[in-house]
Amino acid sequence: MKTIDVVAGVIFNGSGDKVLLALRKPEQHQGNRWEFPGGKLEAGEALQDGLVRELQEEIGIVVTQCQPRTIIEHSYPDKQVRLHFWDVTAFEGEPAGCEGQTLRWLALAELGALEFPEANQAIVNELLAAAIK
Ligand SMILES: Nc1nc2c([nH]c(=O)n2[C@@H]2O[C@H](COP(=O)(O)OP(=O)(O)OP(=O)(O)O)[C@@H](O)[C@H]2O)c(=O)[nH]1
Ligand SMILES: [Mg+2]
Repeated sequence: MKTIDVVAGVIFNGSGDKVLLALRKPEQHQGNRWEFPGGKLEAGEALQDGLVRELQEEIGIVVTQCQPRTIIEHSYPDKQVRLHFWDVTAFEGEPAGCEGQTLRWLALAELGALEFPEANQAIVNELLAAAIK
């Protein structure tokens, strides 16, 4: 199976204690679960360019500061993904669900109560651990 490269943003608020999540539509892959906004990298596209493009398209923000956080590879029964997670620590504009998706700012400590795609378990645990420091 071909691995799909995906780039997604862990978007922090100004004080760094909340992140912005989007609810995947029921009909999407891993539907009705919370995701870090992002999407598929285009052929030949640099990771940072893909991140900036996806966050502009999906939530209407312009990323002004970001750093790579972690890469997670995961095999779902129907597809294989390589998720490139980037921290987004500054952006311009007010986030909006440009594709009709629900957005929510959640405190790091609240992430444990939500349903995420299976592949996100390690990154969610990492963010939860950061919440109790
Ligand atoms: N954006 C995003 N995708 C994730 C996460 N975790 C995870 O397993 N995925 C998977 O990675 C893939 C990303 O695809 P996507 O649906 O966001 O892609 P896209 O925005 O380009 O959408 P499109 O294919 O509808 O145009 C999906 O298979 C999704 O289930 C996550 O935290 N954020
Ligand atoms: Mg997407």
